[in-house]
Amino acid sequence: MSVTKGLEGIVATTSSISSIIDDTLTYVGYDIDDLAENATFEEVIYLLWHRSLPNSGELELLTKQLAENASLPKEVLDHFKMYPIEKVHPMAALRTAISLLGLYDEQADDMSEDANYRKAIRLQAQIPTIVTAFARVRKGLEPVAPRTDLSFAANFLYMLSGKEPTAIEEEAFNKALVLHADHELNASTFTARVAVATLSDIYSGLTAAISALKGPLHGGANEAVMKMLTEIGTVENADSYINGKLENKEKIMGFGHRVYRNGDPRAKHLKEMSKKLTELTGQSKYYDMSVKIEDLVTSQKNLPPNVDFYSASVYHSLGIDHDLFTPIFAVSRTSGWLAHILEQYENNRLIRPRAEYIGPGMQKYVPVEKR
Ligand SMILES: CC(=O)SCCNC(=O)CCNC(=O)[C@H](O)C(C)(C)COP(=O)(O)OP(=O)(O)OC[C@H]1O[C@@H](n2cnc3c(N)ncnc32)[C@H](O)[C@@H]1OP(=O)(O)O
Ligand SMILES: O=C([O-])CC(=O)C(=O)O
Repeated sequence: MSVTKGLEGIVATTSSISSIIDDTLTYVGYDIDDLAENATFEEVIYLLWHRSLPNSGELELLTKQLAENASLPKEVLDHFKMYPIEKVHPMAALRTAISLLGLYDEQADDMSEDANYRKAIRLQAQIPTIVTAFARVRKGLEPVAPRTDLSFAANFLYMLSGKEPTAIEEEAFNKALVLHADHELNASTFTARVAVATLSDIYSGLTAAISALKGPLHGGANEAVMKMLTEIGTVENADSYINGKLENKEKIMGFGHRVYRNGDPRAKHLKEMSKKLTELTGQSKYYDMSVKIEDLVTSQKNLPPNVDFYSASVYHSLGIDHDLFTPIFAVSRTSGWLAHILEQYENNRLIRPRAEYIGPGMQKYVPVEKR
């Protein structure tokens, strides 16, 4: 047996959802640069789930279905109040809430294609409500009910703050959602596919995916980037902070990637937004610090920033609490997870690799009193 640590380079499935070839990311053949500039997140959800862009009727129907399904069962909202709410990380709360939602869905174990599609709509619609309601309840605020007349992006920001976002805030958030929606067989998507390849239900797949996204080597990196920016504090401090970390062989969050070698194509869009939004909100120091860090890490380690690096200053300048950055990633990636879960069900085979055993050789059982 030969072992490929971290499954690097192993092709584990075929998929028609997204691809990364020669550092170019496409969703169903559409370049991410094209989608980031032009598409709404609702269009991207449809694209990932149906493998074609919607016509206006199809888009209208999906938008309506998402709006109509955004409310949560009262039991899920009440449950938040039972958590040790000041201490709970919102990703842990989200992981639990998605699992809990499954308990209130009578179709949770209905594996028909129609029922699974209806569940996908419900989950995509409800996840922003969960994240924003939790964010408010923990501050002693009432959740804000979703509105049917706002876009997915605007509705999220509205439910979070209680205020309608400005056009530029909505545009930036929509772009961030589009950029995070899918990414081939990343760790959380692979996790979702492994879970549902046992023919377990969608809620189990999504709960597993959220668990995998939470870690700082994956989605959790965006919050870790913000922690680093906060610790550095000023552009002048960046040199010594970064050099100190690199000398200690510590990783710089938001840099490096398993698949991209010459840079993550999503990062430039987030960098541009970070510049615009930090200037607009009088917080340019976060952009300037980020650029300085990028210069240091690329020149010394030849590691370009990934999607998580500039998304941190983008979300910060939208006034979002730092521990909500990874849940926001999950809100967007749910569209990709669900596409992959449905694709896995369509052409399923149990996912079960092997391990090379490196433990002791054959041993003989010895009764406890003789050990
Ligand atoms: C949405 C996303 O998930 S994007 C990724 C988000 N994660 C991060 O930003 C965390 C920081 N980055 C990393 O930890 C890694 O680059 C990963 C996890 C993204 C990719 O990891 P891998 O492909 O397994 O690379 P691995 O961790 O083995 O690193 C290879 C080498 O590059 C170095 N390296 C990789 N990333 C970094 C980094 N961010 N800072 C400093 N050095 C790094 C490693 O120390 C290692 O060096 P060595 O060969 O001298 O030991
Ligand atoms: O693909 C990966 O390994 C991680 C990543 O960038 C993502 O999930 O967006």
